[in-house]
Amino acid sequence: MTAAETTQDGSGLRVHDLSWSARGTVIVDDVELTAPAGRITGLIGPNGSGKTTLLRAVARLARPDRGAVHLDGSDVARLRRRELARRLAVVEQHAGTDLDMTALDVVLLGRTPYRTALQADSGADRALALDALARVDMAGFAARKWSTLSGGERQRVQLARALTQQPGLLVLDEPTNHLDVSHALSLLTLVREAGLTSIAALHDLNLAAMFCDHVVVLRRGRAVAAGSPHDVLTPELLRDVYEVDADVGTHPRTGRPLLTFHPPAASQPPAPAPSSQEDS
Ligand SMILES: Nc1ncnc2c1ncn2[C@@H]1O[C@H](COP(=O)(O)OP(=O)(O)OP(=O)(O)O)[C@@H](O)[C@H]1O
Repeated sequence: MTAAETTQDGSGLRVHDLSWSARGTVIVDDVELTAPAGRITGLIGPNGSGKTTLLRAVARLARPDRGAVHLDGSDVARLRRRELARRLAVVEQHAGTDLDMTALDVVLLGRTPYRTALQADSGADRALALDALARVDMAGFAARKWSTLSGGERQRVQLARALTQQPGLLVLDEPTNHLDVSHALSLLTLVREAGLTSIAALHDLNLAAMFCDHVVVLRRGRAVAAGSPHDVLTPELLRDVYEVDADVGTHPRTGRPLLTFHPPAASQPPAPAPSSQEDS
């Protein structure tokens, strides 16, 4: 099933002709994309291609010059703040670091759209937050000060906060950039299992191949390709967009594309010397 087919009923995320510019320079240029409901869409592209800016415009953190964003049929620009916060959660690349809050307090921020300013967190809110902390493998960190957490721990707490928000759409900007391989795999598995409509900017193309159902490629602010990982992650596209040579095989267990990159010929590292029993 293609992305267009899954969103014909208006479900999922649809971005129409979205543009954003800064001081006369166009950063996001007439982007049209769909993110199918309940699936992970990967947003890929070289540094500076506009991924963060596009995600910020989708989440209404940046006001586009023109264009529209529809989530499950609703125009995001017309939603009230509280309604938006119930329907859309964002995990940004650089979350604030000077908060004098515990990890649990940060996760409980996800419940803010569901209570009034004077209402305290309920037992149910705390249970949801503690469960989310456990799901991101941070159960033992509930009482830890946010400022003492490592980059990867913060990233996982931010995902727990986003899940506690119980949104329809999860917007993730480089969610794995601080994570070791094990936590990167488990975080994206968790996002997949959450079954939410998700859009994630990813630099690791093998993670995109492994976890995304739909991939959109940005280059200089324009969406230049979109489709399944098999359709999009071809040696030709990688050469064209990233200027790298790569072999694309098939992962023996997942059947997903498996990318192997080649350094430029001039900078090929020497092959490691074979180890010899006689040396020891
Ligand atoms: N407020 C701004 N004023 C001027 N230029 C900006 C502004 N915000 C972003 N840019 C520029 O827009 C381009 C796209 O930035 P953006 O952060 O969206 O790219 P990205 O694809 O997320 O990059 P990366 O992969 O390096 O994180 C960059 O060249 C950046 O310098």
